[in-house]
Amino acid sequence: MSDTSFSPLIPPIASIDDAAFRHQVQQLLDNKTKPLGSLGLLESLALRIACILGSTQPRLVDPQMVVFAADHGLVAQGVSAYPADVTWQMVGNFLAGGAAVSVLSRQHGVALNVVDCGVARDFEPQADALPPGAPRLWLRKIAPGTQDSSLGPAMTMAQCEAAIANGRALLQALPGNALLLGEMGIGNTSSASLLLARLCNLDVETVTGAGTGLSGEGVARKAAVLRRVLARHADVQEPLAVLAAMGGLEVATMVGAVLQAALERRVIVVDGFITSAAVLVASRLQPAVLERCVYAHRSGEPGHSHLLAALQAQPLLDWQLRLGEGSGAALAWPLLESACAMLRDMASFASAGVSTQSNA
Ligand SMILES: Cc1cc2ncn([C@H]3O[C@H](COP(=O)(O)O)[C@@H](O)[C@H]3O)c2cc1C
Ligand SMILES: O=C(O)c1cccnc1
Repeated sequence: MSDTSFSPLIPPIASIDDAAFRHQVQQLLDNKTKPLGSLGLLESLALRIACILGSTQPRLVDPQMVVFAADHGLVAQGVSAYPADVTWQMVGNFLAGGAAVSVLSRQHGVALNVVDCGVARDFEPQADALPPGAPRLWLRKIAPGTQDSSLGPAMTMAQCEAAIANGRALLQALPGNALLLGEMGIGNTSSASLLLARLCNLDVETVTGAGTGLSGEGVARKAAVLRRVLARHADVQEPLAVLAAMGGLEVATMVGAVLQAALERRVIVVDGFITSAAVLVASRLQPAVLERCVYAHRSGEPGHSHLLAALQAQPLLDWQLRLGEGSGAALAWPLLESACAMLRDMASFASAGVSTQSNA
């Protein structure tokens, strides 16, 4: 293989931090016709998006919601309130337009993509030509679900790498400059808790929650299972190996998508607990991915607050959402559009002839 055709699985991602550019955008914001800083976090959001897109006139185009779906062998240990078949059934619901993420994406003109990364049951391929705005199904199944991580690794390293490569290739095939992350996989709050506990060295009990709605007793049983999984993989510390041992096929595919989106300087809109866990893994592989992320909300799943703290993330909403799918990312989307419109279209004191005098 020649040097030019060599493409590493994990692409090097350079920092886009540029103090001079940041200063230039901050000056534009400060000169808008409003008291200094009075649009609060909308200004921080505009600054972040401007820096990601490298534009003082940022415009979000062709936003893509991608819902990564897969099943989890660990579900056999009773870690979810719902049966695994719900993963497959919900993918049908996403495509039929009836799920929360379907409704909210449609409302905001965000294209909906659903990826079978490893669902236990199969889907019929879609027709090549779809009606405008119809959700697209991508068949990228690595295996019909992971193995039970309480008994051995969830996936082989080869499967994990293939999933990452799928995520990267998928992003290369999608248009636009914004990626909204979503996921569906019964059992995947367990994977997210395991990744967080191991990569951030946190006690598993503090990062384990009810997921789809376990009782207090159910959560205690889930934490005991997760403790056994962590003990089973006690010597696994390196991020890719942790992902393969305790992650999910949808999480691994998402890691690839996040890396590729970051490489292309797309705005990455992170949803809840599981999507944040994928960003955590990606950031351990390439820390500069974090510069490209916007965090939609703080999930009601207790581990998410620990995860957001580890990522030094300030979420836009705190609405006790605990659904996943990408529902929080879709809900927060208009805030990103408002931030861009404000920076692009608001008049400056000079252009509007408004006095900058302040008696403070
Ligand atoms: C009907 C239904 C729709 C969902 N949409 C997202 N999730 C969410 O719940 C799952 C994770 O929770 P746990 O780890 O407890 O299984 C994921 O599929 C997640 O996206 C759903 C769950 C259900 C039951
Ligand atoms: O925060 C999330 O993403 C979440 C929480 C519970 C269940 N599914 C997803």
